Amino acid sequence: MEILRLEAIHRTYRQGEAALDVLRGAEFALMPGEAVALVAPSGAGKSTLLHIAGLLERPDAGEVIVAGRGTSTLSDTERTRLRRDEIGFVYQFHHLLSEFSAVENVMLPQLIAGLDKSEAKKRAEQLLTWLGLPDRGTHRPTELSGGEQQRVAIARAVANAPRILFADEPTGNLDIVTSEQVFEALFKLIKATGLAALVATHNLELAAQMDRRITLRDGMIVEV
Ligand SMILES: Nc1ncnc2c1ncn2[C@@H]1O[C@H](COP(=O)(O)OP(=O)(O)OP(=O)(O)O)[C@@H](O)[C@H]1O
Repeated sequence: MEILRLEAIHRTYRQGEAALDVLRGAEFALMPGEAVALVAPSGAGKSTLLHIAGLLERPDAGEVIVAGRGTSTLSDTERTRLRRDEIGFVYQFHHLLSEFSAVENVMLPQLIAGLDKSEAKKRAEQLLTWLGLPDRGTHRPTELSGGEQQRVAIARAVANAPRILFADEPTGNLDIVTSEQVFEALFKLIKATGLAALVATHNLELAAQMDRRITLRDGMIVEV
């Protein structure tokens, strides 16, 4: 069964008299273990879609179903809890906390979720090893390369074992070789854990390596 389903999602931005219909009945389903690329021109609504699918924003109409659960009737608190349990986010910029080491950055969401400190540390070290950073755990973000920072950000995003990962231009800030390394690490993680990922990217070569590619056309999602 799919881990994420979008049904007839509508989203309109209004500014004074003007109305911009960014999403007009978008439909989509994501299966566990699937890596899907979202490739669309700037302004097509990729970030809007990820924020709605990731329960950060509500659509004007339509339903986001996460792990079989409809979310439109949930309270903000319930949506936050579901997001915390099931969803991870990676952005173009890593947003790691500079005063903490890589391991500590990956431990933090686990500690917030109530995990025991030694358990959180064990998991953080395991994730960093999976992502190819076995010897960078004690480094602070400024002591890591751009690609290493993004891999730590991915480890942090999946620290609480979410079943869905959303990434918005995760390699937008990196050179080609580094982008490939980050993607390789991400793929490995997806295949090892059964995580489902929806990744917005302008990088067509990386998109070509993913299981499926979708785009936004006139506010609808279409397979390419
Ligand atoms: N809060 C907002 N208020 C008004 N308009 C908005 C708002 N957020 C986004 N938009 C507009 O909606 C459209 C879609 O924006 P969105 O950020 O989703 O596009 P995108 O595909 O992610 O673009 P990019 O690739 O440049 O990041 C754009 O035209 C944008 O200007």
